[in-house]
Amino acid sequence: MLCLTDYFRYSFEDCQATADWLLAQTAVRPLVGIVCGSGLGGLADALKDQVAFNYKDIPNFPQSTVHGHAGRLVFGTLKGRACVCMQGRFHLYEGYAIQKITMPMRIFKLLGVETVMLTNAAGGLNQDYKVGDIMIIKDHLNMPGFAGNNPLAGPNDERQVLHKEKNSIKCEHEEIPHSDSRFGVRFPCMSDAYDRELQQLALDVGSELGYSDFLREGVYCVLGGPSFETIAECRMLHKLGADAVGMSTVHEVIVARHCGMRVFALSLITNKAVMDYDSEEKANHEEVLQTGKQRAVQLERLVSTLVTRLEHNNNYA
Ligand SMILES: O=P(O)(O)O[C@@H]1C[C@H](O)[C@@H](CO)O1
Ligand code: HPA
Repeated sequence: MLCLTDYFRYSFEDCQATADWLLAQTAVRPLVGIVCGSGLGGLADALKDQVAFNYKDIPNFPQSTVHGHAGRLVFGTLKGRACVCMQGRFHLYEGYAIQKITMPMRIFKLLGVETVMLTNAAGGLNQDYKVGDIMIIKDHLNMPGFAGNNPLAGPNDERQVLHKEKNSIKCEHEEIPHSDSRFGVRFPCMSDAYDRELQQLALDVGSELGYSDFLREGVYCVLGGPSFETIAECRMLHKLGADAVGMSTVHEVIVARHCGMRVFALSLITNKAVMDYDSEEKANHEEVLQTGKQRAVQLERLVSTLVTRLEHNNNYA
């Protein structure tokens, strides 16, 4: 019997067709996949030798509908390292099914990406945070997930993929190929969702670049949006342990981890979440985009330096 999520999901073959189409159009073979958050699309412009596709021209791809999300998939190199960059992402509040907004992560995987770097704009709940701070995400609270809206809900494609060269188990007389389900296991672990080595590397790189004063580590909480939070909601999320609140990223992280990619994620604190009934402040998208512009250079430098370090470290290559 078909369930509702079947109608929104992309099969392995759908994803493979999209990845094959892209691979046929470009010689770039990216090991790093980057997702640009609201107003942070400038990161994609930093790529050299670009081959770019509008989402509307890519078979099966959803379309960006939000101001500040250009809707282009850009292949190129960042300091010599082959990357693919989503200049614009998809959100639940655009009306897309959760399986649809996360489909690009599976395309990344099929393109050969091993490390995913995600950025987003977020409201600061932690009272020590300032607008313009960059938070390295160390963990998340998945609010839509608590209500059952998880991108992995629905049938898991259990057909086996045999990896003949990679991860094969060596026996005395023969080599047994390691097998995996198509994208990943039914019940993936999320306690190690955000790669700890990459978090440390980002702290080190941030310190070298002189960014320590505005570099933070914290917990990101995703909500469905598009309405911003009430004061009571912000207070509750803060009490629950969230340092920043936003409307994206977590679903992508879950799908990226499900298919075995390493994940690193950053939030730019674009506004302070309103926690006080006496406050005159009101969250708004224009402020989010404006803060993105103001911190664009540092964010770009942090990500591109990190990407370079991946290349130089055999653990990550
Ligand atoms: O794509 P991200 O998470 O960066 O976008 C945030 C959340 C909303 O889409 C928007 C609100 O201003 O920015
Ligand atoms: O305050 C916020 N709340 C939710 N999402 C956001 N994205 C940027 N700022 C915010």
